[in-house]
Amino acid sequence: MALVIGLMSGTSVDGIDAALVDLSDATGTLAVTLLAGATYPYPTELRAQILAVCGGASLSMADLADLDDAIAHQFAQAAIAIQTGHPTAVLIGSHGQTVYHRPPKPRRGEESAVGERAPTPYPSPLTPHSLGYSLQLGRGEAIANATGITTISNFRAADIAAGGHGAPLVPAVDVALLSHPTLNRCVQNIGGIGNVAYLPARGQKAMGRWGDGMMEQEKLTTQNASPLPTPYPPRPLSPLGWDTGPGNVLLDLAVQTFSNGTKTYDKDGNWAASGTPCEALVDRWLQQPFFQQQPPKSTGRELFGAAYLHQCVADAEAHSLTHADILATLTALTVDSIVHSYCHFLPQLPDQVLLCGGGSKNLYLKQRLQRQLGDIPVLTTDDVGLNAEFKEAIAFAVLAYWRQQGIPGNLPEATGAQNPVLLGDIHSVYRRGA
Ligand SMILES: Nc1ncnc2c1ncn2[C@@H]1O[C@H](COP(=O)(O)OP(=O)(O)OP(=O)(O)O)[C@@H](O)[C@H]1O
Ligand SMILES: CC(=O)N[C@H]1[C@@H]2OC[C@@H](O2)[C@@H](O)[C@@H]1O[C@H](C)C(=O)O
Repeated sequence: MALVIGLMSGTSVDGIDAALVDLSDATGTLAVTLLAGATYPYPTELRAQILAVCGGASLSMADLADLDDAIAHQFAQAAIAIQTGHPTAVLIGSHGQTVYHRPPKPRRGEESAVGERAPTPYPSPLTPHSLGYSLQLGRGEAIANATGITTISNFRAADIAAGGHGAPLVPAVDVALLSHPTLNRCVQNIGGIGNVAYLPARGQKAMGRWGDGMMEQEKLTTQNASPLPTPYPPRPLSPLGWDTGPGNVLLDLAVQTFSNGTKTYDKDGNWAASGTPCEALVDRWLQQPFFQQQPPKSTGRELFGAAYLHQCVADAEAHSLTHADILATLTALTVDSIVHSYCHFLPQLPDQVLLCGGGSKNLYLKQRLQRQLGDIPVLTTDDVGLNAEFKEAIAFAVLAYWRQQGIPGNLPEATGAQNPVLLGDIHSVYRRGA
């Protein structure tokens, strides 16, 4: 058993999620008990700075260094606070704060869209300029020093160096914690950005990785009497994952704009629920390249940010939509982009969808998702015993534990990396005489 802290701040930049967990794998099966979970909001000024940088504001090297350490300080404080009333943790896994994310460039001839075969994740030699880049601030050395606890950080870099997107990483942990013996599950995170982990039932034989030619046409029939179209193209029966597109990021930006800064998000989706979505606009937006692109794929505020929202609002105004209608339409984009990707990129539709992340509390969004998925039950990970609010923080505790044990943490089917790699840089703490 090991007490480990996971720290995460996501694309919503709403604060640092901290989870103190008890990890054990004595029986060869990973078991996680959440002892404490809390969100520590960023100071207003720091959050504004982070959002400005995410939005493309330029920064001097000196300011970058200050921002890095201001974030590290907040993460260290979160790690100290979450241990209150508990024994000291032995390890911290700190994701840090993403301020920039650039997916790898598809190599020539490897671009693919809906209906085409996805590129193999084992491509020919990589050229440096084709690699992705992802920057998380809040340096691990400073967190280790401030807490006195060995800290693992910079989780995305090794996967990116191996040709991957460096994201999404959590699906690997979902496989370990949420796979079901007989049910095919989708775990759908709806944070700032949405991402999915597809977990085939453990009883089904894994068929290998993307593009190895093993397709099972007969598996295409959905097990549910669902009105959804049959997914195409067929895929091997292995776990998968990808970013589905915007989660709450466009909604949050729109709410801030429409409320003149008095609101940061639409609680329970009530404002959106008072409007009507423009289905024609959603269908048009879904034709955009990101939604059509085959996995592996990742995205961030670089694509789905203020400029993107600006275009959406301009499109909506051309349809004379009210603010409430625009929020309803953006909610529909989030939901329909999720369903669209299941229909096109999964080997078969899931038997269950488990939601997590802040968007799982948006009742209006959840209702539409349930309607679009027909008789596929939409639950939350809470319903199966894994805290939906702190799941990402828990995942970084697990990834840190795996790194320390020398276990690769990435799922190449989800990130597109050439091979499994050890994720994260270890910052040990030297104790005199220890
Ligand atoms: N009660 C609620 N009703 C509606 N939306 C909510 C509610 N609670 C949280 N949210 C939404 O969830 C967002 C935060 O979600 P979360 O903390 O999962 O994002 P994140 O971890 O920053 O993002 P990512 O997973 O992309 O890294 C808020 O910005 C808000 O839009
Ligand atoms: C670069 C980056 O921080 N990506 C986040 C973001 O937020 C959701 C989605 O985009 C996901 O790919 C990823 O986070 C989660 C924790 C992941 O890696 O699984």
